Amino acid sequence: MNTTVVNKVKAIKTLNSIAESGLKVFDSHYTIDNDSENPDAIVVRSFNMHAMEFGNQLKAIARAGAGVNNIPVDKCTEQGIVVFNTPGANANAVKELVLTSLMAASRNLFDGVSWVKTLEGEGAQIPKRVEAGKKQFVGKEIKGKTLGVIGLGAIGALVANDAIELDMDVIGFDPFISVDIAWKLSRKVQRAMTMEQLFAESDYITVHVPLTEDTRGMFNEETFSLMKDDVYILNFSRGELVNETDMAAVLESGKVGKYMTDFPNENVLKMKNVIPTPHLGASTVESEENCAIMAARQVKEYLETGNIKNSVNFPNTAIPYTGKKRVTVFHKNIPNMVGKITSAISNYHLNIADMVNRSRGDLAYTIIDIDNIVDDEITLNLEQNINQIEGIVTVRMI
Ligand SMILES: NC(=O)c1ccc[n+]([C@@H]2O[C@H](COP(=O)([O-])OP(=O)(O)OC[C@H]3O[C@@H](n4cnc5c(N)ncnc54)[C@H](O)[C@@H]3O)[C@@H](O)[C@H]2O)c1
Ligand SMILES: O=C(O)[C@H](O)COP(=O)(O)O
Repeated sequence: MNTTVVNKVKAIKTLNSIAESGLKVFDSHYTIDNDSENPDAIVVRSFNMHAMEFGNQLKAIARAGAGVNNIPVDKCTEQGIVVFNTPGANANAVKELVLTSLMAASRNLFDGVSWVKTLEGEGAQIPKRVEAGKKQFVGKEIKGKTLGVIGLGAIGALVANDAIELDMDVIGFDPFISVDIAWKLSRKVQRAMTMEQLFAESDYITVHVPLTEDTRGMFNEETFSLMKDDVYILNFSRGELVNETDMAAVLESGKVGKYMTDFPNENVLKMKNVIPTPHLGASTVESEENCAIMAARQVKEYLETGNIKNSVNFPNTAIPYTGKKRVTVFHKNIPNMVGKITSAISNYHLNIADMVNRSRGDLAYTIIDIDNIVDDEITLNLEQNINQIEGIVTVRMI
């Protein structure tokens, strides 16, 4: 490990409450400084970062969670800031809440509990009132019903597999499903060839896709019209996946029987038959710890070695730190960049011990380990020389 790196205390800023076990990953070479104007890295949950300006020291943002729609990812990419998330770290927590909500809504549990509480003060009459009143809350069983799962990623796949265990028929739609997830998915999960097919066949629909320009408003007047009457919809992904005006209308007409959403707002709370939860999907002790530890480890690894794991905007790139000095370079994905960087290094008669280059879209990332001891003056000069090459975004000497 390079000494100049570990000797400089790095500032980590948090924008939400981050589990202590995650913050402990940052050892004495780091300081958690939430007042810092120019931190080395930021750890965040749902805080909306779109209006933020970033200091010139900022190298990484880690989302302790899945969704990154609260982070200006394109702006970060332009500025050479790596954005990480923690894939799968909160998936079990969300799955458990989805299945809880599915069953609780089917059995009218929320309405039933609220009604029973209104009986307080009726003393000995309560048991009689309960027996007479329970008919208002007759529910339906999920066994044998069809659950449509849109998005078979970390969360959707867990929901699909467990719903099979609960004796539901499950149909899934995900045109971009990963090979890893496909291996883990129960063979009983049927594949919908189109979203329209899933809409037509499902008694319950649960959505587990990221919010992007492609998925925004995917639940709308047109798609509702393809669904069965009295379908129940669960949205533990993002509120903006649903057109709220259209949802209010189909809840009013009864086309949609119930809408369970983790993303309440003024419009949502006015809807009939809505079951709003306060963005609780990832809020378990276990999930908060998983996400915080994973986020912190990824940031630490990146700051100390330049290795990138689980980035949403840069290519995943990692090699063991084998040399005596490491050069990491973000650059445009154009011909001869690696050649120009290695020539700059060989101009100082330095020998390359190992290197890796990965690209993602228009950008690429190169890590080069140098086999020689490089003094501070050469380090600075080499950094400046590489920075002057056309197409370079950022350079770090570690
Ligand atoms: N309520 C909460 O607290 C909570 C917690 C975690 C995640 N989330 C939300 O859930 C989303 C999913 O989380 P995840 O961990 O499963 O993410 P993931 O990346 O593992 O899975 C997302 C899946 O959606 C698929 N997909 C993308 N576009 C699609 C489309 N148009 N149609 C069908 N499938 C599509 C992808 O191929 C991927 O398999 C997150 O992006 C986040 O917005 C909410
Ligand atoms: O995308 C996510 O991971 C969830 O929405 C969780 O958000 P939270 O970390 O703010 O609970």
